[in-house]
This record gives sequence, C-alpha cells and structure tokens, in this order.
Amino acid sequence: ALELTLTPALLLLQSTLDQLQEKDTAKIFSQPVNLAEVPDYLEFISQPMDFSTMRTRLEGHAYCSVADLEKDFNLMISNCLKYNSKDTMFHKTALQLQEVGGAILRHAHRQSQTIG
Ligand SMILES: CCOC(=O)c1ccc2c(c1)NC(=O)[C@@H](C)N2
Repeated sequence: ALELTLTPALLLLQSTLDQLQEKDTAKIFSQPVNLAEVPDYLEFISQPMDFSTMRTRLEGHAYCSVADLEKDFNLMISNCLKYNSKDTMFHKTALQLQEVGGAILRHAHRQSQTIG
C-alpha cells in the first residue's frame, strides 16, 4: 500500500535516526524531559527536543534533508549541555553522543549525495 512505501530519502533519514538513537544506551534522550520531575527546565531551555519528537517530525515529513534532522539532533544535545552542569552523567553522556552522532551524520550526508 502507498503509505508503506518509503522513498529512499525517507529511508535514509529513518535509518540515520535509528543509528543515532541506538547510541543513546542510557535512553536519556528517548522522551521529552519530564517537566514534573524537572520543574525549572523551561526557565533555561526554550525549545526542548528528544528522539520521540524527532521521530514524529520525521514521519510527518517535517525533515526534507539530513541537515534538518541534524539541526534537531544538535538542539537536543545543546539543551542537555546547557541545562546539566559539566560534572553530571547527563552532560558527559551528551558530549559522547555528540561525538559519535557527528560521525553517523557525516556518513548520512555522503549517502544522501549519492541517492539525490
Ligand atoms: C525521572 C527523572 O528524570 C529526569 O530527571 C530526567 C530524565 C531524562 C533527562 C533529564 C532528566 N535531563 C536531561 O537533560 C535529558 C537529557 N534527559
């Protein structure tokens, strides 16, 4: 059926998001930060981002390119680096994900150039 047909471009975005999320082994980025648990979060972070929101956007065709996906990934990481101080697990985990995610995104950019 048509709705199950994924264009190569959409498949690449979905695969890239899956690879990024796989690296979040502690699953601290799976869902939006729980504002009941972290009541002051929005005093510091104007645009929360997480992998579930990114997946909804992807499936809603909000991403036209790898760059669009990368923009929300970088927002999610920078939110975490801003809110959580350097000595926290959250901050250290975000730095690691930023590094490994960068390599995944660079590879996705190269692939998108070949599939057009
Ligand atoms: C149930 C309590 O969960 C949290 O306090 C919490 C859970 C997940 C979090 C987070 C806080 N903070 C963050 O910056 C993002 C990366 N993840």
